[in-house]
Amino acid sequence: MVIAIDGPAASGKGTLARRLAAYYGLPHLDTGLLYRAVGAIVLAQGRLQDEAAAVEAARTLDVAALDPDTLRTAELGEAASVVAARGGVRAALLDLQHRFAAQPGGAVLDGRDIGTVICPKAQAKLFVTATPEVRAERRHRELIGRGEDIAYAAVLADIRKRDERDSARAAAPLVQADDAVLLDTSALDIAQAFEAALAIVEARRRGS
Ligand SMILES: Nc1ncnc2c1ncn2[C@@H]1O[C@H](COP(=O)(O)OP(=O)(O)OP(=O)(O)O)[C@@H](O)[C@H]1O
Ligand SMILES: Nc1ccn([C@@H]2O[C@H](COP(=O)(O)O)[C@@H](O)[C@H]2O)c(=O)n1
Repeated sequence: MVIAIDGPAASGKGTLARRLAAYYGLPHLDTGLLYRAVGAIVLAQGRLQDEAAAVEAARTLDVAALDPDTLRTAELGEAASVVAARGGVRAALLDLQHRFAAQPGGAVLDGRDIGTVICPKAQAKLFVTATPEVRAERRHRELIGRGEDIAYAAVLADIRKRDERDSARAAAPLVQADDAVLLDTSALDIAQAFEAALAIVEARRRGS
């Protein structure tokens, strides 16, 4: 079974993807890390706005070396969103995502375009969201917990800016797939959100 989970920044899709993957014993790919890694490479080169550099970084990305702890910063979230708007970067990352999704038994992938572009035939599709304020609160708590010195207002501004850029871009914009089920987690804790996500996936598995 392939489970596709999309949604805006800090909506909780990664948390749900990890839990669903553990529940069903499926491999999980957080595709945001791919774009964050490309962003990190071109940022270090001082070439964030250079499309050719970003495409080359995507083409030669060492997926085995991705380090979530160093990639999940506010700065790299913004850099990821810049390089992710480049069609060439997205094209360079297509094949590895397709191969991940095609593993025997299936996989769980989360990102922005999983249900629409990467896995349009996924058996279960969720579009996970929450209000920008709730998402910013959660992300702010997470970043502070990891030692980043950042204000809530800056996190909220970053989330709004990234949502806007991710939704407005021409290449694989953030949009709910027609056959995805919307899950708003604004008023749900993690356990409640997981129960709701599991019910959605189980309904799809049963064909309802
Ligand atoms: N329902 C929830 N209630 C409270 N906190 C939550 C909930 N879901 C997720 N969180 C917390 O919110 C933060 C963001 O969640 P998560 O990383 O899963 O979001 P995401 O959508 O994958 O983010 P990104 O777009 O950056 O990849 C994490 O610290 C996570 O523990
Ligand atoms: N399938 C995807 C996944 C991510 N992006 C872009 O990367 C940025 C960072 O993603 P996070 O999930 O780690 O927050 C995100 O803002 C998108 O611009 C993408 O385009 N497609």
